[in-house]
Amino acid sequence: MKDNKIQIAILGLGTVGTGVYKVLKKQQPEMLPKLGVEVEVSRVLVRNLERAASRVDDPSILTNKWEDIISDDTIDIIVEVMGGMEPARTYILDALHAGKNVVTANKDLIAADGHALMDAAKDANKDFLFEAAVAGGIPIIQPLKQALQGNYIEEIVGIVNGTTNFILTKMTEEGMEFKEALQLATDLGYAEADPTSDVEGLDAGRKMAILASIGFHSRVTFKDVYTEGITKITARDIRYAKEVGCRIKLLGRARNTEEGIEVGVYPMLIDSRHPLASVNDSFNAVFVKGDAVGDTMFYGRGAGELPTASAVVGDIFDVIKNMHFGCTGRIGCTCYKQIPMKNRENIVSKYFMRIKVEDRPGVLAAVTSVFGNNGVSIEQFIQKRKNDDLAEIVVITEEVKEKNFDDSVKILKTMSMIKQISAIIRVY
Ligand SMILES: NC(=O)C1=CN([C@@H]2O[C@H](COP(=O)(O)OP(=O)(O)OC[C@H]3O[C@@H](n4cnc5c(N)ncnc54)[C@H](OP(=O)(O)O)[C@@H]3O)[C@@H](O)[C@H]2O)C=CC1
Ligand SMILES: N[C@@H](CC=O)C(=O)O
Ligand code: NA
Repeated sequence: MKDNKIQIAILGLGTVGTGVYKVLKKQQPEMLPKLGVEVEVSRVLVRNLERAASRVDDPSILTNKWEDIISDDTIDIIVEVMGGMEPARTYILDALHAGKNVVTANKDLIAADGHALMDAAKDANKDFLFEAAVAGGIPIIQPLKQALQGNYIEEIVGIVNGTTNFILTKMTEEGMEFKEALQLATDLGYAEADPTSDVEGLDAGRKMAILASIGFHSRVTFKDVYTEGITKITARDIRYAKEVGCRIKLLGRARNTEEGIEVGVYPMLIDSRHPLASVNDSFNAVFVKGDAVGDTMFYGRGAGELPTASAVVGDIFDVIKNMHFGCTGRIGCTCYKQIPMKNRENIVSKYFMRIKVEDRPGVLAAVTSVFGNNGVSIEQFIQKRKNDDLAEIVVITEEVKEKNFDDSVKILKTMSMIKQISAIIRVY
């Protein structure tokens, strides 16, 4: 505190940092009546002072030295929005040890090491909040920890990456090329510093690890999550999905089953009538199924400057209220169980598959018998087109164990009549 004002330092002034600065400035007239105290951004850590100068009213608050912030006893709250593992992790731990509260949007760090950071916050009796780390502006972490705590959560499924949802929307609605859509998402500030984490499903995987940990009260880290991205999805897959009444979405799915927890991120066909199918652009949505509440859905902007800042500033205000009532550290780690992860071979999914086969009698029967012999039941078998003595067939299975499906695919790949397996996509 300085001059009776809460002092905030922001680490990083990129998309989110700039948004936080703007939202705090716009909220200035509300601070005193809302929080009972005035709030000031007194320091901003950047790498390049010159580049950041035009983004703040008073460039003298900028510094490129962490020392200037960590040694300043007047700073109450550190807002980490630089991203990445280091030095973010060290700075957060230093800040907590120095008795400062921390708010972050850093899912990479939390999905890998959240437990250690929450323990450090508990030991220091300080707040460590991260609502922006999952699904940007959508309130989902707080609702899971608070309003839904009277439930056993059975399943969490959602679209939790804005960049890939934006890309898939542009490819589906406007026939845009993948690369062009990714560039647009990057220009709009949705993508990560390295967009590979978006398009390969890693960012969504990190968010699902965080949601599963909170929802199921058992620690799930990113390495427990199976991830597939959207780079192999083609315009033809999207068109065929439409023909069977579906859309393709990158879905994160976490289930707490009797055989353990399963968490995965996959592009999936989803029935066009399902509410998640009409979540477009950078919007995210998270479905949470609780034993008492039933189905709930949280919807909003999952990425971008102001939506993400909305979540960060919400956390900052919570910290300030906690400070005011002397109850800092009220919400910490909620993982009090140790549930094993489910063996992947026992995970059950439904599949869509495109195969190019020789166009001659007996081929379809041979394909069907491979599936049959491996315990895979077929829901739909569609012959698409013929050319150059090849036929394309689309297979949609019933729900089957992944191992049974994988075994069938291994055998199909060895058969000379199968010329190409063009796509394998799960169906929600
Ligand atoms: N963008 C979004 O929509 C969302 C992002 N997030 C998360 O928020 C965080 C920030 O993301 P975003 O704002 O998009 O990222 P940006 O790349 O736009 O901004 C990061 C900022 O941090 C600065 N920075 C990085 N490392 C250091 C360092 N060592 N010292 C000082 N400054 C540093 C960068 O400086 P410089 O420019 O000089 O490199 C840059 O200004 C990430 O954890 C991200 O995953 C969460 C939800 C949504
Ligand atoms: N890159 C992320 C940003 C928010 O977490 C996304 O696209 O969702
Ligand atoms: Na959020």
